[in-house]
Order: sequence, then C-alpha cells, then structure tokens
Amino acid sequence: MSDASTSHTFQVDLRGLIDLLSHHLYSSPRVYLRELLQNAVDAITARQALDADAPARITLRAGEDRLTVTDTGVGLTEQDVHRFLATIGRSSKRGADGGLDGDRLAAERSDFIGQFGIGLLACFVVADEITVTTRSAADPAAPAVEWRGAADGRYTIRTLPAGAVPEPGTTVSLVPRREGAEWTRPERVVSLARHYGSLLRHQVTVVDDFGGSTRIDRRPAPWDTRHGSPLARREALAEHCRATFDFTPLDSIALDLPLVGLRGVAYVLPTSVHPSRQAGHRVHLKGMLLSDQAPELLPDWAFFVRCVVDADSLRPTASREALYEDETLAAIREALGGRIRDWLTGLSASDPALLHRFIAVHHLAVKALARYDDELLRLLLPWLPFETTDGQVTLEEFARAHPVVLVTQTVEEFRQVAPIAGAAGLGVVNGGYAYDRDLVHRLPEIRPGCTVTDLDPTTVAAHLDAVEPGAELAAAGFLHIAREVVAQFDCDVVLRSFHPVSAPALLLDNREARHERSRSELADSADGLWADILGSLRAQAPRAQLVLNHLNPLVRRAASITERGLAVTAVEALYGQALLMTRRPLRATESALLNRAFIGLLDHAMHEPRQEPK
Ligand SMILES: Nc1ncnc2c1ncn2[C@@H]1O[C@H](COP(=O)(O)OP(=O)(O)OP(=O)(O)O)[C@@H](O)[C@H]1O
Repeated sequence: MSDASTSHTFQVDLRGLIDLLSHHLYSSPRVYLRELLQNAVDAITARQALDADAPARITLRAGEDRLTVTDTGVGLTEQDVHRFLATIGRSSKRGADGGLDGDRLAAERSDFIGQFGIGLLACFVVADEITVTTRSAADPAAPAVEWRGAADGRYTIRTLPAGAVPEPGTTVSLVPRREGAEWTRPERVVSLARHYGSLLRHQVTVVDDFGGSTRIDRRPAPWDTRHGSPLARREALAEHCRATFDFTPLDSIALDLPLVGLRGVAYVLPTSVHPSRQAGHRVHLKGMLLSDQAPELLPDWAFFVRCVVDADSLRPTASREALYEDETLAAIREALGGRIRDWLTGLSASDPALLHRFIAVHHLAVKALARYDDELLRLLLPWLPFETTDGQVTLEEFARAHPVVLVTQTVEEFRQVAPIAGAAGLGVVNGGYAYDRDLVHRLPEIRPGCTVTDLDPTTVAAHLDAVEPGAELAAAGFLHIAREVVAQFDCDVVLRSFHPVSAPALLLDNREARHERSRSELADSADGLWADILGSLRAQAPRAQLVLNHLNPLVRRAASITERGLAVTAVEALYGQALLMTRRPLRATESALLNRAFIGLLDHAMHEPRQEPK
C-alpha cells in the first residue's frame, strides 16, 4: 500500500441539489418569488446603510415568457458575483467567517432577511437559466456585470459597457420552463407579491407586458396604525382578521415584545376548536411573510387564538417556511403566552361580559390551562361551568349551595347516580370530562372551608332510606331469589326507599370495582404462574350493589311474586334495566341476561295468566 494521498474537492451536482430543494425543501414553486423579493429588500437595506436617501423601489415585470425583478439596491461588483452569487451556501449577509451561529450572526440577522446563501437556487425550481445584471453602489467605479447561471451548474460572466446600466442596482431575469410558466404570469405574480410582501416597507410594483402596472399596497401593519378611539381600533383589527383569517374575532390581543422587535396581534377565535388542532399563525420576518402556518409561535394551550406577527429576530429554517426551534423562539413563545394569559386574567376585572362569552366558547381551553397555572386557576375556576346535580353551573355557585362537593370519576357514574343523589340532597359534580375532576379537587385551595371528595357508591347507599322491617320481611323470599340470580355478577341486592319514585332500581358499581372483578375472573381462569401472580394481586373484590326502590310500584309488585320462574325473570329485567342506566358497555353474559329477561317477559305476557298482587 502506498502512503501517497491525493487531495480532491467535493463536486456538487447542482441538478441533484435543485431537485432536492424543489421536492423536499420548499413546499411549492411559488417560493421563488419570495426569495427574489427578499434579495431585493436586503440589497436595498444594504444600500441604505451606505446612503440613507438612496431610492428604495422594487419592480417586477411579468410577461408570458419572462420575469424580471429590478431593485435599486446595493448591487454587486464582478468579484462579489463570484464570491456570493456564484457560490452556493455563501452569503454577503453573514460575517467574514461565514458561520451560521453565534452572537454576530444574531446581530447581522437583525438587518437582513437572508442568511443561508441558497435562496437564489429557488429560481431554478421554475427556470433553467437565471440572468443577473448588476451595478455596485458600494464601488461606483466598478463596471456593471452580467451573470448567467444555468441549472446544470455552469455560469458565464461578462462586463457590460459603461452606461449600459445607468443606476446602481440589480435586475434578475428568468425564463420559466414550460411547466413553470403559470408561476410567472402577471396575475399570479401580483397575488404572490401581495401574499409575501403586504407588510414590506418598500414600494413593490408589478408591470405587465402591456405596460399596465399594479402597486402592491404597502398597508401599514394594523398594530402600527393609529385610531381615533378604542372602538375604531377594535373595528379595524376585526376587519384585518376577517381579511386575513376569514373570521370575526371575539377580541384582539396586542402583542409587543420590544426586546426581540416583535409586534403583532392575536385574534381570539369565535368558535371552539379541539385542543389538538394547532392554529397556524402568520409570521413575518422584517415584513416578509415567512409562514402562514406556524403553530410553534405559541404554547400548545393557546389553541384558541390565531396570530399575525412581524419580528426582527426570529430565525427561519433553511426552507424559510418554518421557525427554527432555538432558545429565542422558546423565550418568545413563553412571553407571548404570558400576554395571552394577562389578557385572560385582566378580563375578569375589565370586561366580565366578554369573559363569559369567551368561557362559553373556550371553557375547555381554559380548563386545560388552569390545571398548570395557579394564578389562572384562582381567577377563573369560579367562572367555569361544570355539569352538576344542580344543572350546568359555576363551581362558585355550586359550592355555595353544597359545602361538601362530591365528584364522580366517570360520566357513566354521574349519569347513574345524579338523579338519586340529587333527590337525596347530595351535591355531585360530573368529573368524567377531561380536566374536570382534577379542577374540582382544587376548589378548596381557592375556597377554604369547602370540602371535595370523590363520590363512592357507599356514600350514595348511606343516603338511601332503610325500609320498614315488616316490608323487608314481606320481600324476603323475592330478595333471596334476586341474590341468587345476580350472584354470578358479584352483586348484592338490597331493598331501600329513595327518590325519584320512578326509578325502580339502582346499580351501584364503580370502575375500580369492575376492574377488580375482571382481574379475579382472569385469575380464576388462568393457570400456573399467571394464576399465582394474578392471585397475589387480588384484593377483596368489591361487590356491586343492586338497590331496589321500595317506593317504586313495580318493585312492590315484584316483591310479592310467589312463582319462582316469574320472580327470576323480574329480577333479571330489573338488574338489566339498572345496568342499562349505567350506560357502560355490556359484557357477553350481561347481554345474554338482558335477552333472556326480555324474551321471558314477552313469553309471560303472551301465555301466562296475569298474576295480580294479593
Ligand atoms: N438582488 C440582489 N442584489 C444584490 N446582491 C444580491 C441580490 N441577490 C442576491 N445577491 C447576492 O447573492 C448572495 C446569495 O443570494 P441567495 O439568495 O442565494 O442567498 P442569501 O439571500 O444570502 O441567503 P438565503 O439563502 O437565506 O436567502 C447574497 O448573499 C447576495 O450577496
């Protein structure tokens, strides 16, 4: 083996690179115009740093077969063209070492939008060749140059005769490929320029083949506009929201973070959205639209607003279509979250009616938020609606009427016991919905003196009245049969008096008890090692309770049935009905029981003589 090594330079296959950009980096060919506009804006910024009074115009000429973008920016010398324009990955907008990180980049980034040195390549997504004609403002003696770059990586450069380009600045010209032609048509160029450039600080004009020209309105950002009154401001912002997002906001929240040069507004959605549906925010970078789908700008919990912001120090990813996740973005996200929170907490004092409207629409969002935010919890928990035995009420009202607040673990439990608990004077909150149980349990933190406990079946059972010993005795035979019938479901039967009278039976059961029973069933059917493991886990399997209502006329009649077959069917029917009231999914044995009861009752109704109570 020889020690001699030879040195080579990486070759770049530009076609492969462009293919990569167009299919994997950029979401659509339309970004070519954003890159051209952005280079023009940066060039004007650089020129104005040399001469504050220099003209600042960007003109787009769009025709059937060509698009040109002319700016009155800083221009380039021949040497600049070789160094920056013709070197992929190098940018005049970074420091001498060309690095993409560090404080210096942050400082330089505050002037320019570009930084990566690849933006011009986006033009090759729609065209095979780009021509750049440029004259430097920094070196007025330098001749104007024309650079022609092709998608296959070749380029030519020539010096133009004196006077060929009268003013400093740059014109980029491209002839679209056949399949890219739609992107350079005048109407498309106007709409793209409006899309990306509506907040740019420089005048952009689109001229078509017939000399018609369209100025892209430089609308001042709505947050920068002065208004005669708060009402006028509110109206103007609502109009901006309609034009941008197509909805009329419930309210608008001013966003202003001077430290990072961010200004903007958050619009509160007028309808509820699912918390998992992250809203896309519109983010401008120094006026240029970066993304209209950037969810990463705000914390997840703020899904009830959509923002439009313009910032100086946000960092884009290389595709320039999303935000780079760094510490600055994390700090901005937190600060913007703080602004939205302040608005929310401020409302309870400044505009309770609006807070009510907001909560009516977005209570789920507020509940999600309040779980992690103590101050918000303290301020807003009393305002939030919960489903209770007194109807849909705020916790504040509910706690006033019920010093002991009981909360169920599931919606089914609530459905099952609410009417009975309500009739017995107990105050129960449905804790089955997302966040509700956690939040109700935190009520004593802000309302000392009130007690919150989980509702368990024995609490309800304790509030059901025992029946007279005589009535108990009279029903003993029936109760005995009933216990035999429901024993297979690990269930006891008791006779009580409770309201409402219309409820014949109540099945007191809870999730833990059901789990415990399934575990013991599994242990019974398992063998060997599994049986031992499951057996060792087994606690005393809590039994469910079928509570028959002695006040209910049907139960009274059933209790006096003497014929065993009919008594079994009646118990099955009562158990089945109570089971259905729990609204939980039925197991196979339970469905079979219901079937049996139904057929048995039908059979009895059709064939047997009616058994009247004695
Ligand atoms: N209109 C223009 N006027 C003057 N210089 C330009 C112009 N367009 C491009 N350039 C020069 O070419 C270089 C490369 O441009 P390119 O768009 O590829 O990258 P960039 O703008 O530096 O960074 P990014 O990839 O982030 O857009 C720029 O840094 C700039 O020096």
